[in-house]
Amino acid sequence: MPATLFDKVWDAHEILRGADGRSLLWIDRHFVHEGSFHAFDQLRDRALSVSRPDLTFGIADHYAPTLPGDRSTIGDPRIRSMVTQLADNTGRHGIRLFGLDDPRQGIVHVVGPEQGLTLPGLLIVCGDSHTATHGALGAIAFGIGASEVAQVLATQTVWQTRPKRMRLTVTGRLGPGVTAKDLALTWIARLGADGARGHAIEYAGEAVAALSVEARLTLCNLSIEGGARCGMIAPDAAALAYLRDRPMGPAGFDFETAAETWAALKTDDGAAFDREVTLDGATMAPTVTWGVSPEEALPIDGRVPDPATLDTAEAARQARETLAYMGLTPGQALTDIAIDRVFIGSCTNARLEDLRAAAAVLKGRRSRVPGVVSPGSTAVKRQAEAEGLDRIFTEAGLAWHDSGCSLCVGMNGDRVPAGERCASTTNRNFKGRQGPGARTHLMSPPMAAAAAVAGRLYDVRDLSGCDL
Ligand SMILES: CC(C)[C@H](C(=O)O)[C@@H](O)C(=O)O
Ligand code: SF4
Repeated sequence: MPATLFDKVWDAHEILRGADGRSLLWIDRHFVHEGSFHAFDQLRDRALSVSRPDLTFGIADHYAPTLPGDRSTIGDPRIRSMVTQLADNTGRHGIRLFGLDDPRQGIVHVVGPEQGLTLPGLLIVCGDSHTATHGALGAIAFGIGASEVAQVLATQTVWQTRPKRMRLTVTGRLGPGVTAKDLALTWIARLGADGARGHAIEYAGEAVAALSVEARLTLCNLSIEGGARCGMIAPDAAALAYLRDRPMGPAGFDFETAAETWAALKTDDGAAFDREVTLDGATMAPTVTWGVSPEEALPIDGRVPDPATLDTAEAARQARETLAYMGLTPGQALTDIAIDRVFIGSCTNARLEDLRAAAAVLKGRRSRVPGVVSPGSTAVKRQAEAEGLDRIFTEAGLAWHDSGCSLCVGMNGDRVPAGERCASTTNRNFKGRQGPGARTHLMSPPMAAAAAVAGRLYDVRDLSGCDL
């Protein structure tokens, strides 16, 4: 029977199916970050050991100080204890750690693919909702809760409900200045923040096939913001080229053998999906969020909604509340929204291509607002410096930081001050996400760079001399 990519990978990992229909799954890779301490505490309380330390990888990211020079002396004792707890827990159980001084350190969802730990056909979990990122290489990857992290640590398996299958086909080609981030914000705006709830998405179609692997990682990263359990893309020639010669991936004969099996990892003709959605990539535009959910996104030439024109009283009340939090007026043109700062970073949009795209816009220009650029990994940082991207950012007036989650979530102490407005390449614009009272507008790296130059939300396609 024809099968989907998702079914092939799921079935290969199903150890048994319970009476309630749930599956016990084998886990190939388990990433843990500082937030996994709850699970390690559970293990300690029950005197359990880690079943497969060799398949578990610790990475310091959420609490990693990113101000250069800050790593050796973390001033805040709470933050220091989060970082040392991860080192203690991984050390005690013989788990490899990419700690603050390791050249492989970075944000977990950047590091996995970069190091070659994320491979087609694997089942990957992490106690983190953006684990779907890894699906860009044809893996099933999803976030799990603290007690599930403990279960995986102890048994290398986890019980899961099988999601429904949804194919999101994007026809046509994205235009100049339109990126994977815009594609993601567009589909989430159309379908809603819970539009894909209960589903595993397979992204397909001409526009997806034309994306670079790094752009596919961005697209899959945002799957959860549309409610999906995970997102995946069948590995193709671009994926194989990306996977070759990764530091911790298969090499030589092993790679060639693996590549042969990866070739079968695609949805068979005639395989059934529970849901099919088709969008036209050619009609998509650079897109920004105006509200406090990723679904509250519009093309950059749009206007902030006017609550008075909404269908129901409840929708109007909610919109008024959102506009009040965001400090916006009904019907305001998006390009009239002045910003106070910019953040280029996060597991969504801080890979090398993202930094290159932002730098291409900022080259020879000045940012009107302060801002931070935090590379997705220490390896990305080194490579960006070798290419001179750091100088483009600093000459534009932005700060060049070390790698970590930083202003995406503010756990390491990096914050947007209350009431300030930030153009951000991250994936969540919830109230207070970048700091209490902070206002976040999500967008792509070139759009964030254009906003920095203009001092307001701006269509990067209107900036002269940009090679998009
Ligand atoms: C803190 C962490 C568990 C959280 C997540 O689950 O995604 C964070 O990474 C986020 O992006 O909100
Ligand atoms: S960069 Fe942001 S979204 Fe990604 S793992 Fe860190 S906090 Fe979560």
